[in-house]
Amino acid sequence: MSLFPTVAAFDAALASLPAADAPCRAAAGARQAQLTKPAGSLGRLEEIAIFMAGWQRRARPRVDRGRAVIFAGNHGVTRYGVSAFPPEVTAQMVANFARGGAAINALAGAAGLDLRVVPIALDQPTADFTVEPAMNEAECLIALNIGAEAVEPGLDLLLLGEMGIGNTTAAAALCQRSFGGNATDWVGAGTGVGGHGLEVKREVVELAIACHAHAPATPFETLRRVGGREIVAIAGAMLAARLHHVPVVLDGFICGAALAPLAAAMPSITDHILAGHLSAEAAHGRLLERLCLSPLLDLDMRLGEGSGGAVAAAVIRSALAAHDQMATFVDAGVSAG
Ligand SMILES: Cc1cc2ncn([C@H]3O[C@H](COP(=O)(O)O)[C@@H](O)[C@H]3O)c2cc1C
Ligand SMILES: O=C(O)c1cccnc1
Repeated sequence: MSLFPTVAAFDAALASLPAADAPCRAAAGARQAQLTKPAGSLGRLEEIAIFMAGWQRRARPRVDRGRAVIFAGNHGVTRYGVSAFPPEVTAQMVANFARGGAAINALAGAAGLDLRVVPIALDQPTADFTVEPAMNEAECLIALNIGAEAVEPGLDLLLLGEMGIGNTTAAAALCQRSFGGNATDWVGAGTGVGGHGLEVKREVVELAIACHAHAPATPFETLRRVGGREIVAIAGAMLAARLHHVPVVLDGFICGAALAPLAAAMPSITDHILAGHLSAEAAHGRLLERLCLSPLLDLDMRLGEGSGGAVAAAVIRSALAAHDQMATFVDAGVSAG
């Protein structure tokens, strides 16, 4: 039985989001106050430990079962030349992931995350969303459920990532439909388009917004009309993770854009989510502000695949190591301030 058999089931899940466990958060906060350091001196590492405690419902959270899931999909709008690379690269990179040769293989390994790659109908690019919805309702529901199925209850941490040539264009359209503004606010270089290519990309996004302007502004319709299969799967995985109390770390602009339609309708959807990093993609900072998320890292990365989130997962591990392994003032016989 799929988690989201109907659009109504998806809407209902978004409307009744579980909260973090308050006693576990309080216990983790109390422990942080007793560890041998000046209060607050581990900065965001302390917040991360408390965040993880609340979602894992454990005063001493851990990352024994950490998973990275990379969804891949193809995009009809690549016909306009919106990417610096051809659409074949999506499937070629999926093969590279399988051989272990991509950045995410190395970085997920370094962060101790189990890596799963989920290609979705790569031989069926989404429709050209400047003239019609990218997906029909059934296709969009299938992608949502593929995302949801990648999330097992009991995971300690879920990293979400994507591969899909052309998907920064879909991401920009999702942001604009969710948060307003114009294409200049949301369109960036992606894989490295500039000059005339960038103008074309902006025009494609403006055409998409105009084409769907009269459609209902619901999360499902926005995902279906201007999203892509891998992006919709990320949205489904984020919502499933929330239902299973699995904390999520996000990668860059595209992952954040998958969250945008959900957050525009239900801002508290971001409560179980950490933004792994600030991508060098121009609009990512603006998007994170709208999502009320503050990135853990800023390393000038703009790759995707989950790469920035994987580096952040290593930071999350550090936060939990300090939380779990440090002595308290009493145990160590250190005078408290
Ligand atoms: C070799 C290669 C590996 C990648 N890994 C992630 N992306 C990134 O680039 C794409 C988005 O940029 P655009 O919208 O400009 O196509 C996505 O696949 C994203 O994950 C890659 C792109 C390339 C070329
Ligand atoms: O921020 C990202 O995730 C990103 C930026 C450019 C290209 N691909 C991905």
